[in-house]
Amino acid sequence: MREPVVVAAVQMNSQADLAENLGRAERLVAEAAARGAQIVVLPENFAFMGGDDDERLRVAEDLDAHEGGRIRSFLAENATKHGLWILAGGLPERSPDPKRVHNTCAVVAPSGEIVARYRKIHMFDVEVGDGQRYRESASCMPGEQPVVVEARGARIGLSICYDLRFPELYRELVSRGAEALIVPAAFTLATGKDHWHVLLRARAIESQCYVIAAAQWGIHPKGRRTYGKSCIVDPWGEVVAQASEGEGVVVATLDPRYLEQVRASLPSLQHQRIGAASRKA
Ligand SMILES: O=C(O)CNC(=O)[C@H](CS)NC(=O)CCC(=O)C(=O)O
Repeated sequence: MREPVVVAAVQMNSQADLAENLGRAERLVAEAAARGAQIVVLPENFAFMGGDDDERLRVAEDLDAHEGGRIRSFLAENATKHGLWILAGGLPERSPDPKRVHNTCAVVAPSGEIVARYRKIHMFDVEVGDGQRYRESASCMPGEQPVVVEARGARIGLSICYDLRFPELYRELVSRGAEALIVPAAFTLATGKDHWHVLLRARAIESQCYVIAAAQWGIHPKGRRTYGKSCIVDPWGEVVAQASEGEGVVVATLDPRYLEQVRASLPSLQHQRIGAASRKA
C-alpha cells in the first residue's frame, strides 16, 4: 500500500428475500461511495439470510457462468456505477455438491469483474446456548485456500465470520503480505457480545493489519439474532469506526504510513520463531 485508501464496512439486517436485500445493499453501497469509499465490504449473507436450505440452493450462483445471475449482476452494476471495489460477503456460490453451496466472498473490481474469490474454510457447527443449533456444514461445502488480493494498491486478506476464531489462517494471510484483513460476518448475538471485539482486536494486533469487519445485525428468519457492531480496527488494535444499532455504513482510511510505523516500532512479525514466517527468515 503506497497511498491511503478509504474503506467502508456495511452493516445489514438481511432476510430471506433476495430482491429486498439487494435493494438495501444498493442504497448502502451508494452511501459508502458518497462518503468517499474506494473499497466496500458487504457482510456475510448480505444477499440471503435465514431461508431454508432449498431456497439457498435456488439462489446460489455459478460465478463462472457466461451470464451473471442476480447477485453477480448486482455486484457488477454497483461496482462500475460507483467505480469502487466490492468485497462481497459470504454469498451462496454453487459447489460441486448439488446439496450444498460454498459460502464465498467475491472480490469485484471497479470494472465489474470478479477477480478473486474466497470460500469460507471453517464451518460453524456449533450450539452456542441461544436455543439454536448451527450446522453450517450440512448446507455448505468448505473451501480450502487462503486468499490475499490486491485492491487499490492494498493487500487484503480474506476471511468470513467463524474463521475469525482460527488465528493460523491469519498468520498465513500475513505471511502472504496482507496489510488489511476483512471479516464479513453474521456473528451470533450470544457469542458476539463476549467475543467479537476481543477476537477482531487480537487479529489486528497480532497481524499488525487493519481489520474491516462488516456484520449482520438484528433479528433474522428462524429467530436468529446477530450482534452487529461492524467496525474497523487499526493495526495497533484500536477500533477507529463502529456502527450503531441498525443498518448502516462505517468508513475509515487505511494509512500506509501508520501501518509502517506500527510494524517498525514493534516488530513482532519479524520476531516469529514458530511456523511459516520464521522458516523464511
Ligand atoms: O445463522 C445464520 O443464518 C447466519 N450465520 C452464518 O451464516 C454463519 C454460519 S451458520 N455464522 C457464523 O459463522 C457465526 C459464527 C459465530 O457467531 C461465532 O463464531 O461465534
